[in-house]
Amino acid sequence: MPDGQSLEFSGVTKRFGAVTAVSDLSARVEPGRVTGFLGPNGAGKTTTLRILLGLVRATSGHATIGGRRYAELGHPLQTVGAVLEASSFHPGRTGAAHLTIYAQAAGIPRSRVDEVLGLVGLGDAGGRKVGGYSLGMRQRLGLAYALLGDPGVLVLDEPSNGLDPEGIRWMRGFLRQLAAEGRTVLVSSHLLAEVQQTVDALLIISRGRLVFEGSIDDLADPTEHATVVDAPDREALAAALSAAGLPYEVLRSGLTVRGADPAAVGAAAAAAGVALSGLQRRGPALEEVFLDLVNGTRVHASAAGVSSVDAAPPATAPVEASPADAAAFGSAAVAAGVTPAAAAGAAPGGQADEHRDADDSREADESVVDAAALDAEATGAPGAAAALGAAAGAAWAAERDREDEEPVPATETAAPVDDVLAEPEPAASAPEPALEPGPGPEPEPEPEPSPADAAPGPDPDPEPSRTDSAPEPEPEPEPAAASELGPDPYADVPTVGAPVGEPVVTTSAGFAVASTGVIDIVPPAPEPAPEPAPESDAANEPDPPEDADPDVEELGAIDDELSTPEPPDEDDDRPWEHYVKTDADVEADAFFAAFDTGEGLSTDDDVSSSTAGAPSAQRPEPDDPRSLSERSETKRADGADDPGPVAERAEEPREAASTTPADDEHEGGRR
Ligand SMILES: Nc1ncnc2c1ncn2[C@@H]1O[C@H](COP(=O)(O)OP(=O)(O)OP(=O)(O)O)[C@@H](O)[C@H]1O
Repeated sequence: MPDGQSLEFSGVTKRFGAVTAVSDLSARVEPGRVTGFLGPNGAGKTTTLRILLGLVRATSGHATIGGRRYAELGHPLQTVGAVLEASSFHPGRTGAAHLTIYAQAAGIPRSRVDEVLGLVGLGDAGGRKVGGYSLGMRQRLGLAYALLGDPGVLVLDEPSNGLDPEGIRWMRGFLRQLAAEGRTVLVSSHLLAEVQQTVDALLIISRGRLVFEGSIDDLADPTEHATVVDAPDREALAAALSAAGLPYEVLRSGLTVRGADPAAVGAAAAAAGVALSGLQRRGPALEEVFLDLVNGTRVHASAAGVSSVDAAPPATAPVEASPADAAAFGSAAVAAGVTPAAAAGAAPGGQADEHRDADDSREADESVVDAAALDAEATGAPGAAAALGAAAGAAWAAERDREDEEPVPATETAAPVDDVLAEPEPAASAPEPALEPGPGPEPEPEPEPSPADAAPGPDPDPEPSRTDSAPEPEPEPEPAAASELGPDPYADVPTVGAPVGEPVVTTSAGFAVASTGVIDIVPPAPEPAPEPAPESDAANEPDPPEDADPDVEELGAIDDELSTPEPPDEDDDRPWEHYVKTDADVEADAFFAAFDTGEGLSTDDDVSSSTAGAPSAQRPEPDDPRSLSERSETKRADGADDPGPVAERAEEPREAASTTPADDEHEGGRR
């Protein structure tokens, strides 16, 4: 069983121009538990995870996995499995083909592909093209990818998005099982209700700052509890509470008495001879606490450096009657001459109706049970629990405001393929014109590069709002050869898919397969596109690495598999050939074509010489120094149709490779 590792964030800050996405974040994530990483949209969750996974360089501070930064991991895919996007797959390829390529790149046996497909419930769908997958199936495929290396650490960004209630329940159980095996499981979400029943620990951030670290039990203020009580004769009950000096509010589910425990409330009812139909302790409304924290109207001690991360065991259903509560209820019920079961049938009094609407929103947190449910609890049945299924429809596509993109060095503008591949299918009725090869439009003159990121100064706006008026656009740097750029500012980004000591797979197109699910395509060299290799052309098949794992299929075998024509669609998904291809699809095709033909494949143990595309990353397109995605951006600027998410979602570059040693600035050269 793989060992879980502690994750540590130490003073992590990340600025994108004027936007501070993450601000001095320090936190720890322990193995053997599921940790929820919560925050509203734009809080900085994804950026934090990207920093952890070496996809984004922190402005200051660092994040480690088992004490090492991602770049220092010897076997990344076997250490950390991560899913940051749900749709990072090529629609024209099968789920199994994707995993096979990733497994190939990481030296993982092919047999593991079927294993993980089975683990995530895609055993029967692995042979289908991803274009025909539902969103939930893509989520599962992402999880399968994360599990490929059997890692001890799982980092999952909003894994429940797109899952139906059954899928959510499955995912919840699956994550808990992984944690029970000793793995570290970090799961981001913007919905507390979505993770409430799954997580043992919580990190909550707002505007890039940590506002809570601890367990769900720590989140709730124990002094904020209330008791919900009801009776067939509500008027009598209300009078009894008033007589006992217990102020109450009338809710749909009964009368709520804040700050009083069920024993006191039950005693007051018993003293007045009022028969009860329900008596329940209600925990604080966690959603309210969560919102208060992220809105800044509540401050928790853990955010001030008092860590309570070790505090509590897994949180269970938020509200359960304690034995004492049940006893109190019992005595009150007996005193009132009714049994819980009999009381359960009592209809709520008319008073409730006038409060029904105003009270609806509270119901989710109340978990009020009636006498029958209380009875069930006494026999061990679980109490009422918030339905995570309610979260199923709550996923929404976060539309990110990327106007403040920081300038991207010209040599690092290759579009992340996972973003490229995530591009939604264009409408068939509006086909995008094929991108003409050769020279593109003239690049617009660009101002001098901003030194802001290279030498971060004082934060001009430590807590910017996403709705702030757009700052002045950052100037684009001049295109420059790598040698002119000086020290690689992203030197701490790993040579993904090329851990030290493992074979490196490269293609002529130049790519890097990240163990984080990211494939970076580097624009191909200006040679003509390779002809499809004749099936019998053994010369085109690369030699397998000498020290290849005998259980790992040879490259040629994989090539054969991948070049075998896809079987006729088992489902109704459109044949790939009928897709209207966007620029992104063309890039993706070029990438995968290298696997089909085998021409682009080579193995190389020498990281420095292969570096997954570093040299070709600097090779210009003929007569156009920009990549396809850059040209797409220009196309949009020119008013062309449908630039696609390449332009919209171009983020900080995910570096294909670095030939320089990992940046040891923070770690003191542990390698
Ligand atoms: N490459 C980038 N360039 C400019 N700003 C960015 C970039 N990436 C993230 N940001 C900004 O950083 C902030 C945090 O974004 P991030 O994606 O980390 O938030 P999040 O918590 O994951 O949000 P969500 O829940 O919506 O996914 C946002 O204001 C976002 O606009």
